[in-house]
Amino acid sequence: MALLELKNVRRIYKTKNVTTTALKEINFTAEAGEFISIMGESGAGKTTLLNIIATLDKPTAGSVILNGKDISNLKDNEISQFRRNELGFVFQDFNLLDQFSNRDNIYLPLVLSNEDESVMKTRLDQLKDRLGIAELLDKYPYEISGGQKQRIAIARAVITKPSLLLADEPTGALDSASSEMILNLFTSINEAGQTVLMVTHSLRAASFAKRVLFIKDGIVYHEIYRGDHESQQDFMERINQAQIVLSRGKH
Ligand SMILES: Nc1ncnc2c1ncn2[C@@H]1O[C@H](COP(=O)(O)OP(=O)(O)OP(=O)(O)O)[C@@H](O)[C@H]1O
Repeated sequence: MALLELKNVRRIYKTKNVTTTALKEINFTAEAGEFISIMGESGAGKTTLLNIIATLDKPTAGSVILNGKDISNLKDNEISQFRRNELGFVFQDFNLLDQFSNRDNIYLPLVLSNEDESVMKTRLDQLKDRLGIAELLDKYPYEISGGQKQRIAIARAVITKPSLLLADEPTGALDSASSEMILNLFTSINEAGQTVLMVTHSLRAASFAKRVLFIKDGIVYHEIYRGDHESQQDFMERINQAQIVLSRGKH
């Protein structure tokens, strides 16, 4: 069984005079353990798609099945618990709370699930060296750099051991050295078995994934896989070529 399956997902936004088809008919499946990037031009519907998978938004039609459960039909009172148990989020702007220490920011989702403090501590101990955050835990978000904030946000996202890690432009606000560190972290988290779905505009970021989906005209227009022996540089060049071909097809 696939970890995630989207079937004919459609999302139409209706305002007073305008109807926008953000997603026409999205179909794809993700297996457990995959690292997938989603690319597409501005306005292609990437954030809409991620929000639907994140249960922050509902499709107009179609279904989203995660771990065998149709999440497009969850009741409101089931959604927040489901989100906390199954999903981890990393955003471009980190979304850390300045009034809490970095440690407490990381603990927050477990606190909300009433987890024992000993469990929180053990889980953080397992993560802190791998993420290079041991020295940052007693500081506050406003005392650390963007790259460091993103590492704290990643710790917060994975400490619940989510089935799926969702990232929306996680390197969008970072310089290239910090971006590289974050992308290497995603790679090692993925190699440890975590499934990752990342929206990005960056060719370099996308090339860390094993598979890239291109969204265009409201559908998954194209997808490419990294070859078993393909270098990251060659994969990046193929992503670039695919992007050029897709943008030429524009009306
Ligand atoms: N709340 C909303 N109400 C009406 N239209 C919306 C709303 N949110 C998004 N849209 C429209 O839906 C389409 C897809 O938007 P979305 O933000 O998903 O694109 P995107 O691919 O993430 O773009 P970007 O790369 O610029 O962030 C766009 O045409 C956008 O204007």
